[in-house]
Amino acid sequence: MVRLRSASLSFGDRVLWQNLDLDIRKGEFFAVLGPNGSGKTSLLKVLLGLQQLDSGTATINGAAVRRGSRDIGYIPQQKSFPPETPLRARDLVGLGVDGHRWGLRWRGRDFKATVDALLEKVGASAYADAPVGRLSGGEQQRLRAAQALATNPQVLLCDEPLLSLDLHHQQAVSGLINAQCRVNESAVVFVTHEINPIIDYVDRVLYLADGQFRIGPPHEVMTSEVLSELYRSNVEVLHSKGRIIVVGLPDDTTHHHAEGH
Ligand SMILES: Nc1ncnc2c1ncn2[C@@H]1O[C@H](COP(=O)(O)OP(=O)(O)OP(=O)(O)O)[C@@H](O)[C@H]1O
Repeated sequence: MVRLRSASLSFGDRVLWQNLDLDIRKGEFFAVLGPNGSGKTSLLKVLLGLQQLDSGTATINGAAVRRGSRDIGYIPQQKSFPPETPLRARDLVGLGVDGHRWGLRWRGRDFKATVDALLEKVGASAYADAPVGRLSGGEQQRLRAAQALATNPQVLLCDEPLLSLDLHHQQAVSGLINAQCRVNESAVVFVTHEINPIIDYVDRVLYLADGQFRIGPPHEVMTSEVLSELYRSNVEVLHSKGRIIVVGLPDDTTHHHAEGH
């Protein structure tokens, strides 16, 4: 479904990753972890056709990545809507449902029912008619998740989708993304600083740090040995009640495993 071959990306003399080979299959929940600036968002941008690789190839369903593909759903990293944005919460979700239909608009009872069901799934029914610019960061984020899911995408790219959500809504949104993966067999690429809220869902992890990377199931990648090698420093990974706690990360990495829920 998603394929990278010998993919490399650098900015100036900063190498984000090089010779990255990756296949993400249909129905796979794939997490991308790493400290600030390690290239997680840049990887999503490559898949969105918004960032060119320095070398190598990126394909989705066998075709070169391109902008504006309807096969891809995207939950962007959180940015607030300006207060005066002239959209209600339900309009934003509705754009996901019919944003691709030019001209004739399908806006009957089915449309409303679809939007209402999505709003309900992310716990946004109570503010369905509120202007989006007046909503809190977490409330806006839940709408973005609903909008991306509305398209039933074959590939769902999520950039820190749980940021600023309370625990209850983290569970609701991560559960919905997992359902999209398992029931509709979307390939999910989930960028996060914190693996614990999705630890039960993740099939494989790509861990990026300092121009290096490792790919594998969480129990193979999230180990003291692998992370110490990636960070070139003594890092310890502890397991407690099904959670992973990383201690001893270098001071210059702003990483939050130890603060997980
Ligand atoms: N278009 C660009 N031109 C120059 N540098 C860039 C560009 N895009 C990204 N970078 C740099 O590449 C590095 C990786 O950025 P990226 O946003 O991919 O990191 P990230 O892993 O998503 O970080 P964070 O956890 O902070 O979101 C950063 O140092 C960033 O400044």
